[in-house]
Amino acid sequence: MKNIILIGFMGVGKGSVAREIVKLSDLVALDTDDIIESMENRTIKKIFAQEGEEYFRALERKVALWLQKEVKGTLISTGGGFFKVPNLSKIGTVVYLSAPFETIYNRILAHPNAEKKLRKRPLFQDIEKARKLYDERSVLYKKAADIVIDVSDKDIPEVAKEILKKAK
Ligand SMILES: Nc1ncnc2c1ncn2[C@@H]1O[C@H](COP(=O)(O)OP(=O)(O)OP(=O)(O)O)[C@@H](O)[C@H]1O
Ligand SMILES: O=C(O)C1=C[C@@H](O)[C@@H](O)[C@H](O)C1
Repeated sequence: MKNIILIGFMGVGKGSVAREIVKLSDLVALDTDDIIESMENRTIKKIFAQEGEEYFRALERKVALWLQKEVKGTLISTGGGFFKVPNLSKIGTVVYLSAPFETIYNRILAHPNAEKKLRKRPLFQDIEKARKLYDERSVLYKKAADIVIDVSDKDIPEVAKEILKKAK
């Protein structure tokens, strides 16, 4: 079976939806940010601060090649910039979770640990820069996707069920 790979902006719900899909199905999930943190034994925040963004992007490309070669039948959630790896479409069916910037930002703020959640995302430190990145990427996410799911008016179980229906 093909992998299902979730792409989308930081905080759109890739991790939450992946955990729900695991509950509802026999799929096992991997997350590219988690793989990189465990490979490096340090947080993404530290990797960005100590090595810079390009070093992190090279790790994403390395993980992408490994996923293509070694991983089958798995639900893969990704970091917000992972969709730029050259072999994305060869990893599996690409599902883009889409929502307006304000919806994403408000959902993060609504989380009890909002400040911590924002702090660990180096590219979400300045809201205007994050908004610009969102605007630049929205069209690119769409182009990279096999399936687009608008998550703005759906709860997490609804999104998970829709993905299982459309991508499995
Ligand atoms: N469909 C939804 N409805 C309401 N809240 C949601 C929905 N999806 C996610 N959330 C909430 O939005 C916040 C961000 O979700 P999550 O951490 O899963 O995003 P993410 O895409 O994995 O982010 P990142 O890739 O930056 O780690 C969480 O507080 C989560 O509970
Ligand atoms: O949108 C991005 O480019 C990023 C999102 C996070 O998930 C991490 O992968 C990292 O902070 C970069």
